[in-house]
Amino acid sequence: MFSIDKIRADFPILQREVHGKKLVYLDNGATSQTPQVVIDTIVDYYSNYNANIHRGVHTLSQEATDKYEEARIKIQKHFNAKHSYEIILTSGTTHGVNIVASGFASILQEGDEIIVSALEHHSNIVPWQMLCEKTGAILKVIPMDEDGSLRMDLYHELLNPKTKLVFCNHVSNALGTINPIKEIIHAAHKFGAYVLIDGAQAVPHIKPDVQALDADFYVASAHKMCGPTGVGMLYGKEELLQLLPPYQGGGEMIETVTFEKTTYAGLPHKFEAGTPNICGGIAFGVAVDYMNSVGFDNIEKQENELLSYATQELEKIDGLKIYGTTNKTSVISFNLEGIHPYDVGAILDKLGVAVRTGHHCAQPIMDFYCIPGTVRASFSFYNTKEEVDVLVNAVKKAQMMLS
Ligand SMILES: Cc1ncc(COP(=O)(O)O)c(CNc2co[nH]c2=O)c1O
Repeated sequence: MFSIDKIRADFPILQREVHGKKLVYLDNGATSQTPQVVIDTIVDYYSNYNANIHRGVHTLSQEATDKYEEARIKIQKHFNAKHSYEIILTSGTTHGVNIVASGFASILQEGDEIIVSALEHHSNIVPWQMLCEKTGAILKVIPMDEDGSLRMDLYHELLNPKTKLVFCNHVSNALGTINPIKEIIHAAHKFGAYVLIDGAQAVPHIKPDVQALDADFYVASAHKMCGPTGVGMLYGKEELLQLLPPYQGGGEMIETVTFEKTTYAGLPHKFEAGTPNICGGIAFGVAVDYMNSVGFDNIEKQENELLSYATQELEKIDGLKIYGTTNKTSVISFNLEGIHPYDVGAILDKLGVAVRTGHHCAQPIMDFYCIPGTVRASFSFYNTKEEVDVLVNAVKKAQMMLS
């Protein structure tokens, strides 16, 4: 049974006040909050079994190794990967994208084509631009539409035998748009192109099944789904991860090292050079358990109720424009006519409401709408309708003060 009071009691930070006002945290698209069970896991690790992993002969190292590899299996099962070694633990989404982009630098040829969507976060644009500069590959863009959806008709026209890679986010961080990634993947595979899906904004709301999607690569960050910062995952089909060269050289990623030649470790350690974020990985596994204990059906129901209520109430405000009105997760990007989003965000902060303002590392989207940025309210399952009312009243107050 979903009890919002019980859920909110899991998050100590939600008791906070800012500027003497009760915190209303609506910046979940930037990072989600952390439940007590994840906090306790971090304290427990550093209090009781902090040790380096994989090669220690002593008890603490074995305990830490077991917990770390258990977390990998939890993540594998959550995303329904066929093998645990198809889950590379990274420092986050950006790291995962760069592992794949760097790997294809030795594979792409001049004139090959890469397709990205107009809705991407900079971390799923810049690495591919860097890859094109290195290889002479050509970057193509799936245009977006006024409602924040992708022009799928034009996507199908862009695909051709030269298309080698397609990159798209599962959910847009700036607008909340849920992209038709199954169609995107299926169409790309018809031309033999590989697809990387950026799941950073999907994983708080959706439980992706990478085998059902037939995604070649899928990346996400733990801090978007109640986990700690500095840890994330890259899923890759075994045969593709085998194809890519290591991303970084160092300890952990080797079999044997001589000055004449080094042989590399197998999966997943080939891509996990150096001491990993051991505690973060273990806590990521606990966050996965927590999200599943809440239940993604409950999460979807609660967040959709908040989204429709907030949309209904915000739309009553004259001079307020919402960007992104297509099928989306619980994100509302908006502006008040004649008022800079930063100024709105600053006033909301003074009133206890935490939102994000600016281009959200998605400048091409802002260019499309010819705006400097937006105010983005992003809701999570632990937010309430009462908090939506506080947001709406704060927006009205900001409009009055700034007009
Ligand atoms: C779609 C998307 N991709 C990649 C990233 C990068 O994730 P990281 O590697 O964990 O930093 C983000 C972070 N998005 C945001 C971070 O702050 N506000 C945001 O909207 C994102 O929303």
